[in-house]
Amino acid sequence: MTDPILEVRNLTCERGERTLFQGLTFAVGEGTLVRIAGSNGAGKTTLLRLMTGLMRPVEGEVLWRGVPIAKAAQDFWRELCYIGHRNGVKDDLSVIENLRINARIASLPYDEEKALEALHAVGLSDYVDVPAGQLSQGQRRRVALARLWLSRSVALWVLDEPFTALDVKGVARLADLIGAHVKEGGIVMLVTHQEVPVEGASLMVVEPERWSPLRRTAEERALADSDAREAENEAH
Ligand SMILES: Nc1ncnc2c1ncn2[C@@H]1O[C@H](COP(=O)(O)OP(=O)(O)OP(=O)(O)O)[C@@H](O)[C@H]1O
Repeated sequence: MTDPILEVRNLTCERGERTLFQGLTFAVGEGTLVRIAGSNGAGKTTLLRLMTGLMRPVEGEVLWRGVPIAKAAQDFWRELCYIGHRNGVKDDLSVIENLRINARIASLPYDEEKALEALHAVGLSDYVDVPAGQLSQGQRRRVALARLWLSRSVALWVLDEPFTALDVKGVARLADLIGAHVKEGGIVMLVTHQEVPVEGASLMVVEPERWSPLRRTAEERALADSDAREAENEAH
């Protein structure tokens, strides 16, 4: 692996009464696709939110280019494109206005022609001036994802289930874009329940469940069981 750009150190997260994971640690170099995998409720979205600084861990830290993200603040956010479940799409703005305002918020240069190309890529050419509130869920998702076509210069993409609500063509186009971003040295971290159809990328899989204290207890129990069996065998 190249030198890590993104590091997760000893992360512990609690939600409600539960410790979702503890001691979660991994490091990511440039040009890597990181898939966060696991069952419903395992803490995948929570991990993404910790990675973006939207949530704080109970213990541990996330470092971007060697600096804790809370400290790096603007320097980190400038290099981050986060698309969560809620999409961040404004209903009262048209499709193209959504792209314009997102570029401004992300301090990205805005180019109308590129924005139209992005909308073409996500199959929304016929909806440029339609208020986002009049779109279907899948179309709203596409408005959010169109931001990615305008974020090629942004190093880190954090995406929560980006393929959900896309049709086959949409999935293929997005997978190509993600593949291109990773090949250019970007880092894409995403939650998905499916295999990521991206070829030739350096792939890392992170499963928050592996760091769950409940799972450890189960492993410890299995160990204790095998110790008990050995002791029983010796006794006979
Ligand atoms: N606002 C909240 N307050 C308390 N607990 C929460 C909150 N949001 C989520 N949780 C709990 O945290 C756990 C992890 O939720 P999270 O959304 O990170 O899981 P996930 O792995 O992304 O699940 P899914 O695959 O279903 O989207 C769940 O068990 C959930 O009950």
